[in-house]
Amino acid sequence: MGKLRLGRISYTNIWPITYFFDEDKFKNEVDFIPQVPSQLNRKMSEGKIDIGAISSFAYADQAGKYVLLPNLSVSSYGTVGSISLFLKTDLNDVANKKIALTNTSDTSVNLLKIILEKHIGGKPKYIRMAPQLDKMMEVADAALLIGDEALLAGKENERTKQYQVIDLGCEWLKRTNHWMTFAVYAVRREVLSQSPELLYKIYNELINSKKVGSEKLNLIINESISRFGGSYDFWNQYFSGLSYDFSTEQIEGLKYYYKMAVQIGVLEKEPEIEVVDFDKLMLQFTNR
Ligand SMILES: C=C(O[C@@H]1C=C(C(=O)O)C=C[C@H]1O)C(=O)O
Repeated sequence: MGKLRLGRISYTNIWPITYFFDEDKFKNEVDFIPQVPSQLNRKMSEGKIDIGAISSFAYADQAGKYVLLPNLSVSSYGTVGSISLFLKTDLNDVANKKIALTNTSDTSVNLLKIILEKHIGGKPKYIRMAPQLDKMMEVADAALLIGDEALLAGKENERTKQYQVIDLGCEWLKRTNHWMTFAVYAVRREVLSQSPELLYKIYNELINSKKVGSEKLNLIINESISRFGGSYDFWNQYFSGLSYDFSTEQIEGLKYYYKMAVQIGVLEKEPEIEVVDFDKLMLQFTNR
């Protein structure tokens, strides 16, 4: 087998997992592919990426093809800060109007559909667009942005107060009392048998990078300030509002999201949440 191809979300939200990942250690074995989530999802489904972060929706959509890596996700219990619906009027009103959806997301796009269609009973028209708030608002009554585009547009909107803003993590918590998992780490099933040792090495590096990331969050915050501006408190609050774990409560929230996604018809069937058991995998590997 050639090099493994590892996808990395090109948004700041993932830095607490990836910032201290030592790519040099893997330069002969791994190609790194930074992309927005929807591109990662597509490339993984086309077999052009083997492992990495994808939208949690994409895992369900490709049911059975991938297995999840333990203890890694991008999740929140309430406010996310970067999954934002900008609105010209209030939520109940736009629920039957026209909504522009960023073409970089798959999880949040369907989360918004669940909230609008299932919880509010609306039936809006959707249009998928590049994430440019001005252009989106020229043709729609509300616009969904995620990641850095949501952060930057949010910052600008703080100044202009042009639109109402709804944080979808907050809205989801209010309506369901659940956690929401936006991204998961997945691996194509065949990699488990083809490259178990390399997979384990990558996994350990990710877990180590996440540990150092939480210990040295100040360095990640400083890098965010120098790239995007904003205050230390702003970034500290942003990263502290995100959870990078994948335990019982995140999994429960995700299962509920999948259930709702099936109910509104955007997902065919609720997937089984299958997580790699590295102890078992390494035992099989050393025994063969
Ligand atoms: C928290 C975020 O979650 C992201 C949202 C995703 C989606 O909607 O498909 C995918 C990956 C996550 O990185 C964000 O983009 O700000």
